[in-house]
Amino acid sequence: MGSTPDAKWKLADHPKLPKGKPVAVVVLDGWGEANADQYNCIHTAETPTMDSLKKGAPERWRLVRAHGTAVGLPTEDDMGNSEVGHNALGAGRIFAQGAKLVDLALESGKIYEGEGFKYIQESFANGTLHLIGLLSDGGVHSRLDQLQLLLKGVSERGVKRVRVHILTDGRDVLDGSSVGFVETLENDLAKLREKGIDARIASGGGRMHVTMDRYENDWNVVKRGWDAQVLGEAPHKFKSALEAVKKLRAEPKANDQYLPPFVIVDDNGKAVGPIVDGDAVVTFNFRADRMVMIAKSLEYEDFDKFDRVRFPKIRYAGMLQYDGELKLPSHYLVSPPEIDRTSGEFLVHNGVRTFACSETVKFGHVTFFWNGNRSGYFNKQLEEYVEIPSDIGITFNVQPKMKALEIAEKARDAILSRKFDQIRVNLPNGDMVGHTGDIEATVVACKAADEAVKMILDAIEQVGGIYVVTADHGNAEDMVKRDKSGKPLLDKEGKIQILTSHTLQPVPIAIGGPGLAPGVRFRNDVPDGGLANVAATVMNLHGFVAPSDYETTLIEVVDK
Ligand SMILES: O=C(O)[C@H](O)COP(=O)(O)O
Ligand SMILES: [Mn+2]
Ligand SMILES: [Mn+2]
Repeated sequence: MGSTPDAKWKLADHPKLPKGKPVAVVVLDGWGEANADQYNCIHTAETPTMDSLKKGAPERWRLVRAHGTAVGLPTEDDMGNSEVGHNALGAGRIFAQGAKLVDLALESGKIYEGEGFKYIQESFANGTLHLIGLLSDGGVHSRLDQLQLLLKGVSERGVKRVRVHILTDGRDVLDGSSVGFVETLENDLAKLREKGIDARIASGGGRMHVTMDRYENDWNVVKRGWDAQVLGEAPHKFKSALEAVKKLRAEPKANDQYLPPFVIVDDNGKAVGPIVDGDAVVTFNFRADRMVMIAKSLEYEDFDKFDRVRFPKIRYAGMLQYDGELKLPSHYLVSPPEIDRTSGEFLVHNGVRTFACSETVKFGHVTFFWNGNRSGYFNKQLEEYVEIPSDIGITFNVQPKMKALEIAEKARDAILSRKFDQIRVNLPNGDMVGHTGDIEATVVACKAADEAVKMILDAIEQVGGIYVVTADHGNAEDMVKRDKSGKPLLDKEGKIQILTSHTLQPVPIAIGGPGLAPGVRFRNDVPDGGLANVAATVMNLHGFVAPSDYETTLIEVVDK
């Protein structure tokens, strides 16, 4: 391990645990613990490796909380998600997250007093305010009630013309729910029109096909959004958004997540809300990952990711600042959580050589989110982040193995190279395939993730290292919407209602490997432990004591 850190970063030595053991930290995305039935794909799938880890309970396997207040979300009804999960895993503390911060800012009215709001307000007299974001009550990227409050707020503060550019969900909420959300929004906008505000939905499209790509996986997604939102051009034109969503959903195999882009046109066929010079734009999602690309396209003068055709002079603000390192966007309505002093930063300053890897769709989870929504390295000499290109233009049920094997191979090679002290990966399968609602494919996905874990654990075995296997939130363990008693709910046609979203379930954490000191076991006095307790645990396994403000470690060392 490297040179002496300066005082601010120096971690105390753990009194009992040694340094220098390679530690593999494996995050299974969307891998919760739930009762066993046919809608639990993890149960159905062959997962011998994960099953064998469970046998280590309670000393080396346990459950941790991954939803609600344990990860900084407003209520216990909020399911976990990758952003808050990886933030908690990496930062070791619970921060009030975007959803909560926006709630507070709206409730207190502070949102209207900040620099970001004053900036966009300058466009209210002569321009249009465009609101772009995910239309649902999923609470993962955005929330409908926040949009409604924002609409009310701007209507009381001088806005004359509003255009909403909607992205339909079906991923954090039930497929088909888009119709109801559009109806609600249309009612709200009609009320604003009664008050003399020219308010309309101007364009739309499914979130996975339009605008909300992440980690630069496929810029075409953002371009389709740009064409509809900014240029007012799309393959589908409708007189109303409700008609658009209903008609497009009626196409074979259509679903909310992948609706094609559409624009709303007037009686002359002219788009009702392209974005033009002098307008203001707010992206109203609070979550960062799927807003960074659109933020770049709206803000950067210098831009070569696709041909924007026009680059209107607008006043643009994000609901939050999405990237703390890039300071993107430069204007925002609510300050993001200040997730500082993350475990990654501490460990690197204490000489821990770090390798992180996933495929594109989850790459930022073990880098950007892990490091507190901060892009880039802390110390290039000590860190290597490897991104395996994801397949593009497919739904992952057609390729459920995704790049699990490739990620595991990279991790294995990194472990065997002995060049790294921490080897951190995210295995996306359970989550990305779980979101498609395809049960059969999700079973294949879970098996592939389990095989990847095995490859990593085998490498750890060879080098005498330690492993920590956990997850960021549930998904694949429950694929059906249930009533309060846990019984699957049926739709009007008597078919089960597939759950494409995450869950409220706890997730497993397992520790082990030949490098684990014999007396290490999970404490039994942290029964409510959550993802934020993992950072201190990992720091201990690297031979350090975590900073005192971190959530407590999950492990203890007993004499053997
Ligand atoms: O963005 C997504 O894909 C979903 O809304 C949430 O999934 P994630 O939190 O696992 O990324
Ligand atoms: Mn996730
Ligand atoms: Mn997910």
